[in-house]
Amino acid sequence: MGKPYRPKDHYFQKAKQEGLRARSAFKVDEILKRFPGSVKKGAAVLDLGAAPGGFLQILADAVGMNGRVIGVDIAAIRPFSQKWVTTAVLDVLADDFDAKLAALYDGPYDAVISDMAPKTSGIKGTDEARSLRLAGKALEVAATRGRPGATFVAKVFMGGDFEAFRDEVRNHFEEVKIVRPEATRGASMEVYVVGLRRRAPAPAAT
Ligand SMILES: C[S@@+](CC[C@H](N)C(=O)[O-])C[C@H]1O[C@@H](n2cnc3c(N)ncnc32)[C@H](O)[C@@H]1O
Repeated sequence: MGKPYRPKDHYFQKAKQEGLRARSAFKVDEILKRFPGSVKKGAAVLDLGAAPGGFLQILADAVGMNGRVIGVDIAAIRPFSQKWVTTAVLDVLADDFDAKLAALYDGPYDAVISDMAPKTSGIKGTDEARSLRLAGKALEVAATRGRPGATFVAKVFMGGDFEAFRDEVRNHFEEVKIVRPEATRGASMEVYVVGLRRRAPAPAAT
């Protein structure tokens, strides 16, 4: 049986003590530590589903002042004091998302990271499908705006078409890993699909 869900658990308290905006900060911190070099100093990183900004705090430190971090969410994100962090209210599923993202920062990105999660309905199949739709959009952004060699990380609820999604990530990245960070709540079905070293796109046929 999984660990019981305790809203004010160890990671919640630890996040509070360390001045982190969300306990999820520990998840991205663990992922970056597991894959050294996945986000380097000076990198340009896109964080999708970034509110309230826990991931952004870790990513801002990881890239440093010569990097860029762009964080977007349908919810507003309290501004960051670090000048290399830009945030905006954007819906990744909106028709004008790509244009609005390009207006914020035209890339290319060294990493595209998504912690997006849908509002859950309680209906397993529906929630899995919604989660995969968000992760699929994140993959599309990584495949179009990621640099060759770039990193991809996306949260997905296990189940449904998860395996098809993982295979799709394999088409674009040399190595694919499935990670369930320590800070993930016991009962949660979420995992992170990590794509390492984006393959260079095939040259267009002439
Ligand atoms: C688990 S939270 C992210 C927490 C964040 N990584 C942090 O560390 O603070 C998931 C986020 O996904 C966002 N989200 C859901 N659907 C979205 C969409 N269509 N476009 C952008 N963000 C979305 C939600 O608003 C929510 O803030």
